[in-house]
Amino acid sequence: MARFETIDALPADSCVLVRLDLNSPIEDGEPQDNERFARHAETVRELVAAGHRVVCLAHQGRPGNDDFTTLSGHARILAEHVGREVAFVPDTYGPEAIEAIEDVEPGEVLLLENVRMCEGELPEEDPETKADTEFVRTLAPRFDAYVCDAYSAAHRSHASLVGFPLALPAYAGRVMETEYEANTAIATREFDGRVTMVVGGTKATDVIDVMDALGDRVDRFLLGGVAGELFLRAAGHPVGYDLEGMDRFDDQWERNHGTIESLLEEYGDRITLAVDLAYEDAEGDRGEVAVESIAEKETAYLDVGTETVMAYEPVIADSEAVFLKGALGVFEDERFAVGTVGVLEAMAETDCFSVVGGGDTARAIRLYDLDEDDFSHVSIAGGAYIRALTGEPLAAVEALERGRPREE
Ligand SMILES: Nc1ncnc2c1ncn2[C@@H]1O[C@H](COP(=O)(O)OP(=O)(O)O)[C@@H](O)[C@H]1O
Ligand SMILES: O=C(OP(=O)(O)O)[C@H](O)COP(=O)(O)O
Repeated sequence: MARFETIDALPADSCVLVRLDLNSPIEDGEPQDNERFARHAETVRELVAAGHRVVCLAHQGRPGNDDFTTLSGHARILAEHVGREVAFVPDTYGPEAIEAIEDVEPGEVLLLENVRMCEGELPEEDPETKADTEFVRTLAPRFDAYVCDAYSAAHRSHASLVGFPLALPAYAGRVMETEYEANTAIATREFDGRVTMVVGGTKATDVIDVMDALGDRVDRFLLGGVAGELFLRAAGHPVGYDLEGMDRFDDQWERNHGTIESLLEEYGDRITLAVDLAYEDAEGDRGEVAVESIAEKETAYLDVGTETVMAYEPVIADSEAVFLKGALGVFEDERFAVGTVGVLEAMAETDCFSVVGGGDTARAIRLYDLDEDDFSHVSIAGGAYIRALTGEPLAAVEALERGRPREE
């Protein structure tokens, strides 16, 4: 159990500073609606219903990147999810922001400007340094309490995540609370039966980190995605072909093949690789090929094949706990969603403890009309999910524990 306090303990009629993670894909300059808004809206709604004054802080992108932009569009989307007005002020701790904060009435919501536009938020530093920034010293006295709901950014030691908990009584919001409980389970909980990890996605290092940290606690790793193809290559199969203009495989192979080969050797009896793969044939349809019959590296494979899904299903059905990290194929294209959807359906059908996470993977659940309630937990976190799975501490969670309000 976490050693932080939750919003259940928030004193009545508080003026609260709430850190959300609304970091979203940006298209044509506009944030795209996604699960993060829906989840955080639940925390905001609850705070509003309790009559608190709610001021939200969040980030978008990083300075220098294309997706670094204002949060005015985020306020509109958040308002739709909360079901009430969310005011926006294009300032974080200057006079305009302070005035807007002072105007917030009980039950009202205000979103401040992208916190990464404000000096002091970046870079990552220790909590004491962050608590001593002008940003935190200016804003904290305006509030009664700080609520951290930004689990998916909790691995960052930034001022809005680790500074405020030292300056104000700190509480976890509902997203923080539920993500923490579910994602920490594999690192801390003992399961009676088989623990299975389905690992895919695009980043070999995520898979390597998970295997390094959990190799002894996981009974079976089922592989797919780009990472799975890199393991197939280590097993001697000529797969992992980069389409022109793409650099998904060769670069990662160069940097990681030594580690992948030794993981395969060390945990080989626990690792199950795809037996067939899918590709786009000359007519633009889905074609499938047995891995054993691939003789040359000349085709880009975009999904695991049907035989592979059939081999993975009974392993999942027979597990006590299943954790999914990353997609098994390019599920955004329906032709190559068979692996990801097949595994998700197998997880949904069992009564086991099931957690889905990793960047974009949660999106597949909505895209293919699966029911989120059929899973124990669907994480909206990427990097923080991986760190939690591997037992690495999260800076913002540690800060929440330190900032827990004490009995007088
Ligand atoms: N064989 C593949 N080739 C190219 N992309 C793939 C392949 N398999 C999975 N992907 C991509 O991986 C992405 C899923 O990654 P995600 O679940 O966010 O994990 P990660 O954080 O590792 O990228 C999807 O967008 C999907 O299109
Ligand atoms: O989207 C996020 O992380 P994720 O891409 O690992 O899910 C968080 O908002 C952290 O953002 P950052 O990786 O720019 O610090």
